[in-house]
Amino acid sequence: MNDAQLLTLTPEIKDQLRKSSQDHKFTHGHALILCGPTGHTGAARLAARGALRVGAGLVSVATPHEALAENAAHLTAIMLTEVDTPEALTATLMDARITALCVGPAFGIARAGAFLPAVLAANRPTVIDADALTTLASLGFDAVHPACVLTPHAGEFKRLFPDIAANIDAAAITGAPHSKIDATRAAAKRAGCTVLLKGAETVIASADGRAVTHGAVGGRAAPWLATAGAGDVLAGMIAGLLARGFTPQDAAQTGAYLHVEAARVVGAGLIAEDLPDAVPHVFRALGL
Ligand SMILES: NC(=O)C1=CN([C@@H]2O[C@H](COP(=O)(O)OP(=O)(O)OC[C@H]3O[C@@H](n4cnc5c(N)ncnc54)[C@H](OP(=O)(O)O)[C@@H]3O)[C@@H](O)[C@H]2O)[C@@H](O)CC1
Ligand SMILES: Nc1ncnc2c1ncn2[C@@H]1O[C@H](COP(=O)(O)OP(=O)(O)O)[C@@H](O)[C@H]1O
Repeated sequence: MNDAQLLTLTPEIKDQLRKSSQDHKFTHGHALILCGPTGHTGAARLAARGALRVGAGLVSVATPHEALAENAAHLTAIMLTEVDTPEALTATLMDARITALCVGPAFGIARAGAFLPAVLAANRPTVIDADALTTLASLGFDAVHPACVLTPHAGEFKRLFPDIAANIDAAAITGAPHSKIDATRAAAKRAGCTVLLKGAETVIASADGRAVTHGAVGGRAAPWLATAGAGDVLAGMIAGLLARGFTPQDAAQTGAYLHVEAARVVGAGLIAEDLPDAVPHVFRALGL
């Protein structure tokens, strides 16, 4: 079943991206980005900058004590909060003004195993990416809730949904009708939440069967996105949009669209750090 819509930004989504002069920062939510240990903190900062640039009112990096100084040396507008244990995370999340989470970028697989139950128990809109996806592959989907967005690349998708991924490979050989869209839909249904399968063709599907496909090809090609950390920025952008109150499907779709547009603004020579800083140019071009 390949009746997925092609992704465009609707006038309603553009309106939702705007900020009004009546707003204050808490109107646009607070995204909390979980950070890994010393020496592995860059990915969380990339995500945090993505979240702030798409308009989250506040963004904090939740860092282990050992990485406080490392993070502080790099961050200014983005805030820091010390979180060493899952219990400390649960205590931090007593603040209901934290409206979205992002877990996974360079977080560490063992660390993700320890923290994921507390993350999911918070029942907050949450992007689950990178190492947290690898952990989810062994943890299973029981605790995953509908406000989650899973953002696997093809390798992570294979780890999470090996049987569904095998169907795509089989289709390539036998010509059976099982596309990337079918696969993402099946994955979203199984996980019970929104799934965004990354790539030059990105597919976003929800558990209710909605699916949208976004081709960064032809006139919208963005091959320089094939660079380390580009996915971490996307995870942060989606978390920022979730923090602002976008639904999981809309946050994933809008994040994917803005991510490719930001890459197209920068063009050849793009590195992941450039993506968040290109977002204001994209917003200007969109007339926001
Ligand atoms: N600046 C930073 O701090 C950065 C930190 N990072 C952090 O590093 C951690 C590891 O994340 P990761 O994604 O690099 O590695 P991993 O989870 O082992 O999977 C890779 C394997 O999967 C496969 N594969 C298949 N299709 C694929 C595809 N489309 N895209 C990619 N891979 C694909 C492929 O296997 P192959 O197909 O070659 O057999 C490949 O060997 C994670 O925490 C992440 O956040 C990075 O984000 C970089 C910037
Ligand atoms: N050739 C390409 N054309 C368009 N987008 C791409 C291409 N290669 C990668 N991307 C995008 O770049 C991002 C890479 O994410 P990921 O593989 O998770 O990298 P990382 O883990 O290094 O951040 C994804 O959003 C993916 O859709």
